[in-house]
Amino acid sequence: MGHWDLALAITATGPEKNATISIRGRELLRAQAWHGSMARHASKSDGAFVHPRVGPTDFTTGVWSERGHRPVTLQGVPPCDERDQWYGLGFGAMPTVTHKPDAGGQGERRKQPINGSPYNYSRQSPHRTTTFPSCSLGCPARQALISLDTPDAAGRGGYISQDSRLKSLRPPPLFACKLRPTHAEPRPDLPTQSPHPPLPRRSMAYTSSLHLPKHLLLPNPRRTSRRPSSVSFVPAAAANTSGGVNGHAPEKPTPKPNGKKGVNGINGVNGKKAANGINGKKKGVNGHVNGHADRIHLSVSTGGGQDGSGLRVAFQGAPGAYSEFAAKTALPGCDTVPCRAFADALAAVERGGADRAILPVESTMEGTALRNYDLLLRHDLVVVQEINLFVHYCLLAMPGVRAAEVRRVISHPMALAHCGRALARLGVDREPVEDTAGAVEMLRSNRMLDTAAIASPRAADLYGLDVLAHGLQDESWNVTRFLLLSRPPSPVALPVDSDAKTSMVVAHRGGSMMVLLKVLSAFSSRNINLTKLEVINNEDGASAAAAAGAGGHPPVMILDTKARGAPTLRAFPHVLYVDCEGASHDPRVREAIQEIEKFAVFVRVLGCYAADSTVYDLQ
Ligand SMILES: O=C(O)C(=O)Cc1ccccc1
Repeated sequence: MGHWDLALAITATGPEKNATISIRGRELLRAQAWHGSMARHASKSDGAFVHPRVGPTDFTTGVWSERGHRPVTLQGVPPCDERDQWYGLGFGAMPTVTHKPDAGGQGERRKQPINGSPYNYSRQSPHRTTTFPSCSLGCPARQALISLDTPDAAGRGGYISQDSRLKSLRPPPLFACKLRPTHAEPRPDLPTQSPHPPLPRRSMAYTSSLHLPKHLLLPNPRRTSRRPSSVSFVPAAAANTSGGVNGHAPEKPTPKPNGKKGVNGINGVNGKKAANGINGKKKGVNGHVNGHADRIHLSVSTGGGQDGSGLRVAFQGAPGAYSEFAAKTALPGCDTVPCRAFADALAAVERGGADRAILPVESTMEGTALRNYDLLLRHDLVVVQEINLFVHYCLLAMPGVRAAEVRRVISHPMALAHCGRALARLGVDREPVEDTAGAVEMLRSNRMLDTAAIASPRAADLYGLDVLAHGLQDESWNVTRFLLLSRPPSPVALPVDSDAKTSMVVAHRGGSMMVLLKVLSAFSSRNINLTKLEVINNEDGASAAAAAGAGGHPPVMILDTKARGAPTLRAFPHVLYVDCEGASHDPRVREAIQEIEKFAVFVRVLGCYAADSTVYDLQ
């Protein structure tokens, strides 16, 4: 077996059988996966060290060699009790370095704290090793961790790993390290030609914001039984009723009910907080949720009130779209402005037609929404808030239409993708339209009787459609992360010591794993966690057109907002999307960025905002 340059281990804590992981880029050529019981492992090395080379006697080992960026799928991992089963995955530029027979042996391992954490152990190694702790794999049921292993002259390298179970006092980042399908190219399961008459073009005549009837704004809290224990999960109604939410109003920390933490050391959620909650329970919003003891007090200086009143938030879609709910969750008092396309929403903010835009950028089921991320990079806007929304899909049809009569289903491409298996079972055609609520509105205004739409239960109420099926998504845990964007300078002021995140994009020359290693090292050496890392290696600009035809990707276009003269759009084939913990003006983060700037071609900080791992539920 050879030597891995970069290893990633994922602790699987959920009951799902398969994990699909893909990586875009040519530098990461091979993946190896293994899985085994953490309990069994623990008896060998106290549970804090995971090493694939311990050998097949200890672990069920499978190797998947993939070239290109096809997904690596771990099949048939048996269902497991919470926190018992783990997967490991290594990516590496193989096989330049050969592995000495005993290089990874147990005998060479030595407990050695890394980065001051008692939970990191490293095999003694003459070369510099770097730990990049605790990332998650787009799904809160799976916490991931990355270890770096820089080869020494003799070609030996040791894995460092960290058991993310032990990092229990903070919530695991929800969306990180997106080694998931990205679908920059058209998905094969979405038809290119429809046997149905073309869908009517929808006119965007909506002028007003979300004015839902009261009963729609006060949904029942979700059942809690299937929720992963490591994230807080808050019905949006709580957000809507709490007055100051999401850090937009000062809130006094409230002691936990019995002084105990929940599973994973995370504070109890779902109603164990301060007053004003629903169902007679206490409010679970932003008090001490997920171990975020003090909410950050954001000061909004663009004329908006504490709850966003007076602010116009542009979103893509018709009233009732998920994005609109996300906007209302972020800023309950805002006025929402429907736009035909995400690009229109962003342009509206740039031109002053709106104060904020809301953009879905990733989901637990699909990973990064690259098109939207690309949009973000093309505009001179800053990220000011993140919002995680649980997305529950329903199949909606005109009143009286039965499921058996449905021949075609229309919705936002992301919704169609998230419900792929259910739609295949139904044997219906799928057609993407601009947004979920727009699909519903289209059904109603055109009285389509052979077509159903995938949208939220609220959209059904709003437009008076029947719900044929609930929970259509292929995975029960389906969370979308939205970013709230503003014109620079950021209207949000964060204290240095606040629970913040900084998002950035790093462009580099490519051709080697070293840049990735150096970027990780810049953060790791300062004890800064990353909550997202996406590696994009696209074709160079000159061959972009040809490459696109051959399944390649055009370079990433990034607006250089600091270019001399005027902001300039620049093309970069090799890009990293990075979110780190900490405020951009935190000296550690600032130094890490300065270090990266020394070897990167280009770095742009996209924004600094309050870290919020709360998952809001709109059902
Ligand atoms: O179409 C919508 O309603 C949107 O807001 C976009 C979207 C679609 C699916 C999940 C999350 C956001």
